[in-house]
Amino acid sequence: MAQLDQERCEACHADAPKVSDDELKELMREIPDWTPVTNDGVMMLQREYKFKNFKQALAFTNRVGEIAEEEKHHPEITTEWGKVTVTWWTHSINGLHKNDFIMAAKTDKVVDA
Ligand SMILES: C[C@H](O)[C@H](O)[C@H]1CNC2=NC(N)=NC(=O)C2=N1
Repeated sequence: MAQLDQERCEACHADAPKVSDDELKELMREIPDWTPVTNDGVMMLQREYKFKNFKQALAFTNRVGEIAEEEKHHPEITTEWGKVTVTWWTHSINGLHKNDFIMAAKTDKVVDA
């Protein structure tokens, strides 16, 4: 199977399928540092990244913004001193699509880079 971080996002449509419980289990194995969270009934993927200062946190935020623009799939990002919280979900389906797992894997790659 192709590595998740090498895959590309598909265009989001309101009728696109949410990931099933079985798919969720399988996909979580590829992004073990992420946590599925539910906000107002909407399932999301969330991870906190730690940095030495605000400048590094901001640089990471901007790199995540660049991959979001490349893939036309956009996260919620909260940038603080030494910490960035990234949350992925698919607005058009109010839940998790495979795109969110692809983007979580790509986000992990950004921090390794
Ligand atoms: C037209 C445009 O590609 C869509 O509105 C995209 C933009 N980015 C998006 N990002 C996320 N996370 N979910 C979406 O449904 C979404 N839709």
